[in-house]
Amino acid sequence: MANPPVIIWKDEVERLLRYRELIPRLEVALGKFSWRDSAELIQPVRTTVPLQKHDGFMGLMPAYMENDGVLSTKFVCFYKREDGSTLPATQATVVLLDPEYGNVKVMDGEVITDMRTAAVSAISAKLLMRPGAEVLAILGTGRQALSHYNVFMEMFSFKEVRVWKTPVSGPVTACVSVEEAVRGADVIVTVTRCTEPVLFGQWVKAGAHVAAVGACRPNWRELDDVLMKEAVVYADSREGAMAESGDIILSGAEVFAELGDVINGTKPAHREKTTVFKSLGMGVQDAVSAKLVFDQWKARHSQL
Ligand SMILES: NC(=O)C1=CN([C@@H]2O[C@H](COP(=O)(O)OP(=O)(O)OC[C@H]3O[C@@H](n4cnc5c(N)ncnc54)[C@H](O)[C@@H]3O)[C@@H](O)[C@H]2O)C=CC1
Ligand SMILES: O=C(O)C1=NCCCC1
Repeated sequence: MANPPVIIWKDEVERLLRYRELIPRLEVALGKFSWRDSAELIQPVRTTVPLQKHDGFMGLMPAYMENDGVLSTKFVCFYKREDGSTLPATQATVVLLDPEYGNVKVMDGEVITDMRTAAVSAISAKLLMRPGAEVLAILGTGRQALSHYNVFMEMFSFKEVRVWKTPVSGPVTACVSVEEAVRGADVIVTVTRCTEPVLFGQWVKAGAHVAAVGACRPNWRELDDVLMKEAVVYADSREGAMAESGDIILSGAEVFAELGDVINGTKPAHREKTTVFKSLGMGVQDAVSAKLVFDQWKARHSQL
């Protein structure tokens, strides 16, 4: 049955999406993904189209969860911006489809991208940081830095939060160098647009957990070889990491496990060791976020 398309704008997505509802759904989706059961979940590695003239890429990120009736794709453009550029690194739109009829709901993908990425990093910290972690360092000050700050504050109680280079509003310590921000930190989040290593293993405390979110092309880096080789490396998707992560491909580091493997109990969480979670982003993370937004939207609109 053909239904007219629904459009959900950014301010509404912002009102409807909440970490407390999003995080459990993402954990279930990460676990389902790692079982590799195509009757449950299909999600190919994203297709990227280079936008050479603009120093960027368009990514197409489909996912289908048959038993949950969730079908979606995100269109995301991301750019290799110069430091200091005021233009955003990413722009995104999510299309949620009815799997039976193909009817579409189109929604802003900025808030979904910011929140689901930060939520998955927070899940990685929940699983992999050492007990009693006190100091969080965030490298980067863009949109992802803010969403990571928000969800880490909601989920954990760090004694100190350090930010490089300028502070997010709130009780944080602004640091003038990466070294100052990360020395002694228990958890480090890298959310920069840099394409060369910015975080060096020699500064990272043994046993720290690093959630590495930027550097999503095979020749872009955020972390150096020392850190990549010393750490136990986890990823959201093994295939995604092998295809897209410069930190993994160029360092020759092995992906030990996916977060979903840890959630499923098929691989251990090495909390006692230095760990890196390499985040590339997955279509299924957008799919469950978009479904949550649409379900909330429908519930509100049926009451009007
Ligand atoms: N893994 C995932 O699922 C996702 C990853 N990303 C990536 O996360 C990163 C941050 O994204 P946004 O916060 O949206 O970007 P943004 O443009 O809002 O902020 C980027 C930050 O990086 C800093 N920066 C830029 N060039 C730098 C350099 N050479 N050295 C150090 N810092 C530099 C900027 O000052 C800014 O603080 C990007 O690399 C983006 O591609 C974004 C969305 C999802
Ligand atoms: O998963 C995403 O969304 C993105 N990942 C890497 C960079 C752009 C957006």
